[in-house]
Amino acid sequence: MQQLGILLANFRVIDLLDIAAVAIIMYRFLLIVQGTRAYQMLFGIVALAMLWWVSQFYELYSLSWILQNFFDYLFIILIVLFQDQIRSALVSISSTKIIGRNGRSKFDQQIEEVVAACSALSRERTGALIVFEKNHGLLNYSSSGTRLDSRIHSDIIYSIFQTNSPLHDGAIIIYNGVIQAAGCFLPLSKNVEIDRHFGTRHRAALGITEISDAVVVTVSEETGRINICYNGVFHYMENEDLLRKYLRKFLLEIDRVGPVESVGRITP
Ligand SMILES: Nc1ncnc2c1ncn2[C@@H]1O[C@H](COP(=O)(O)OP(=O)(O)OP(=O)(O)O)[C@@H](O)[C@H]1O
Repeated sequence: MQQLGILLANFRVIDLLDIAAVAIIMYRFLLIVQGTRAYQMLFGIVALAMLWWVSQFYELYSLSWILQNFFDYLFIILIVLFQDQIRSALVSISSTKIIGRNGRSKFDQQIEEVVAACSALSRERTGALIVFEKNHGLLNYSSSGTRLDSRIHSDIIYSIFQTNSPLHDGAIIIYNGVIQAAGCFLPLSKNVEIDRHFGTRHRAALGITEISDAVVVTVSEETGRINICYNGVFHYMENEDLLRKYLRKFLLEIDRVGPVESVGRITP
């Protein structure tokens, strides 16, 4: 109690700012690593830390010595393990949230290309799965496909999903204004409440939006229907205009659209 009093007496406003800065950095880092392999590595490190604590408590000298040495170099180990995430975090600091006029028109351009591609694919009943990565890193999923680093153009997206294309199976992942990869394998939703008419394409769309903040567009091969899946909910896009508006809503977080038919509200 006395210690708490001393702590409070010495507490300065600058300390509050210090704590807030660390909290923001930690939060941004967790957002970026969530849904990636790095997240599992983070759990691994926490498990090792617990083991270290146990080894100290029960005086297991050898184990404790090994783990002590491991944790002495933790800072360097973290940089090596999370280099991709640290890189994306640094990039996202420079391009953070303040999406100005330029950023918006760039996004609008991407949206127009995706809308045009989806409309053509829908007319021809060609299936498609398009993922827009947002804050949650999807590196482990884009690395499951073929790396493209290609500009976003409706013709390119259209060609990828043609059944005779070697990349048509799986999803394309768009991030940072480029098609990062095609033919990516996404995690399937394990939710048993999903409409049983939904096949694996839609389950994959649902799966990725349950574990990340990605915005996913699906074109059904069977019906030609276009849906947007976001936060584990499908929204039926009846026409191009709605698709455009909803992509703007979820990607730019501009809310100028009214309610739309949600297909199968699924909460993880
Ligand atoms: N885990 C996955 N990750 C990415 N894409 C997948 C995954 N599973 C299936 N797909 C894609 O979905 C296609 C199969 O779709 P399927 O017909 O099973 O699903 P669906 O939801 O009924 O879609 P559709 O209405 O287009 O038929 C595969 O050819 C593949 O391109």
